[in-house]
Amino acid sequence: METSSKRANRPAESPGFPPCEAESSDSCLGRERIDFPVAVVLPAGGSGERMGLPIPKQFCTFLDRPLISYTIQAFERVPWIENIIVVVAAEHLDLLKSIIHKHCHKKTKLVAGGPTRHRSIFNGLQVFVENGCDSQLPRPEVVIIHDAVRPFVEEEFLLKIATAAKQNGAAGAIRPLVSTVIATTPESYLDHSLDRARYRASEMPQGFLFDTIYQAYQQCSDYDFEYGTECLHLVLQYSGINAKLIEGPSSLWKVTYKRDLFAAESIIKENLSQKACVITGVHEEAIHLGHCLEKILVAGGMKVDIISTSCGDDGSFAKNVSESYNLIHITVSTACFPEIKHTVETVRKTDLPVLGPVVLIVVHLNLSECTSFSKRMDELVTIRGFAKEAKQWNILVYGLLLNYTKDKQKWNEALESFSCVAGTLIKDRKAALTGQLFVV
Ligand SMILES: Nc1ccn([C@@H]2O[C@H](COP(=O)(O)OP(=O)(O)OP(=O)(O)O)[C@@H](O)[C@H]2O)c(=O)n1
Ligand SMILES: O=P(O)(O)OC[C@@H](O)[C@@H](O)[C@@H](O)CO
Repeated sequence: METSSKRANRPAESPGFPPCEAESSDSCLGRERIDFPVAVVLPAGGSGERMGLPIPKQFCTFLDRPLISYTIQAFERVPWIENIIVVVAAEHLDLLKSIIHKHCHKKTKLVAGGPTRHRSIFNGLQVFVENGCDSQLPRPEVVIIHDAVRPFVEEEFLLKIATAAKQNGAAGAIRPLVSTVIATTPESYLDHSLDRARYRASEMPQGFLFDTIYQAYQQCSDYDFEYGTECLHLVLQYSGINAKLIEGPSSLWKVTYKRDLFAAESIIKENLSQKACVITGVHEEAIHLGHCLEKILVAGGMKVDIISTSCGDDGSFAKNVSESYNLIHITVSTACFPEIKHTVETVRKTDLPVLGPVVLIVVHLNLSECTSFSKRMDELVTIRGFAKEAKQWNILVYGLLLNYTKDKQKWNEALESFSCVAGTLIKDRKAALTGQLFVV
């Protein structure tokens, strides 16, 4: 099934990884160096037995998004990858179609998998071979094969694998072994141990000249199909190609056990929390607060953009908003909702909420000593209804009341507490706390 994104311009940023600095339509890493067609096959037809959950691990969700969607997004954001073949069990084809639709994935084609990983991969490759049907995809020169349960893959490493596959016929990712490999006797005694320095763990992605891997699969034995786990072995055995091995980053690991789900979720949250955009409006005190907040957040490791207006010049405002999953909108008037609504509408026009929940912290800087607390609370608690509406667009809105004081020490303490609350809301992205008003 062909799908296309509802929105043409997907932001470069991905929850899997922040954009590489130079990433844009014409200066991407690979544009200058990949001048041959590349496609991807994502085997996702397994049942995830070792995960021990009722649903296959590739459909487990983080922040309301399935694991497989993060992997697809990691590839679709790479401009020199033309087609992404996702191979799932026949009974999950409809589920995957709904995921692709909900998250506006593009460049994808779905194929039914097989009873083993190798059979699933071969089914994926056959999509490119003449079968006379009108939805024939052009045969790539290089095909990347990547387990769908390895969501953290970056363009830079994909470029290395694709280039090495083009030059050598095959290339694969490797990582140092964490544990020593030993051979056991039939009675489960130690037979011998391998010299760990001489061995590596074979990971994904792997890349191949399409004809090389396809011909290997055409020749491989039923035993290989049933019990094999290594595509690099197939091309060595059946095509005589020695794959080039490239050490990859530790983020290439495969989600296999339940602990891997927790690790993947915390990495996704961390990647979403790296950058914030502070919107101050034009009031002097709000601008000053914005710069104080910027200092504290930057000291805590975040990148921070500050923009002074949320209305008026929509061009730069929209650009800054579309580059961050975390917005801190500072207001000094309780009648600030037209501004806040404008911020939410601007976020909605981007693809960010499709890829991950966007956090919007509405900060009310209370400068007046005289307004009664109850009046202020009435005005501010209206955030609850507003947040409920925004949540349906995957925008998590929180309220934060900050009372200004001339007492320097108390003000600094309030600022520290404010940035701690804002940092926690950004890091945890708890949907259950949306619409709440935090008083600092
Ligand atoms: N018949 C199969 C079996 C596995 N895979 C895919 O191959 C990748 C790596 O396999 P693995 O981690 O073993 O996944 P499962 O087979 O689902 O896990 P388990 O062995 O725990 O059942 C996964 O993306 C998995 O969905 C596949 O496409 N078709
Ligand atoms: O063996 P499993 O089916 O768990 O996963 C497949 C892995 O073996 C494979 O991804 C790498 O070893 C590289 O071939």
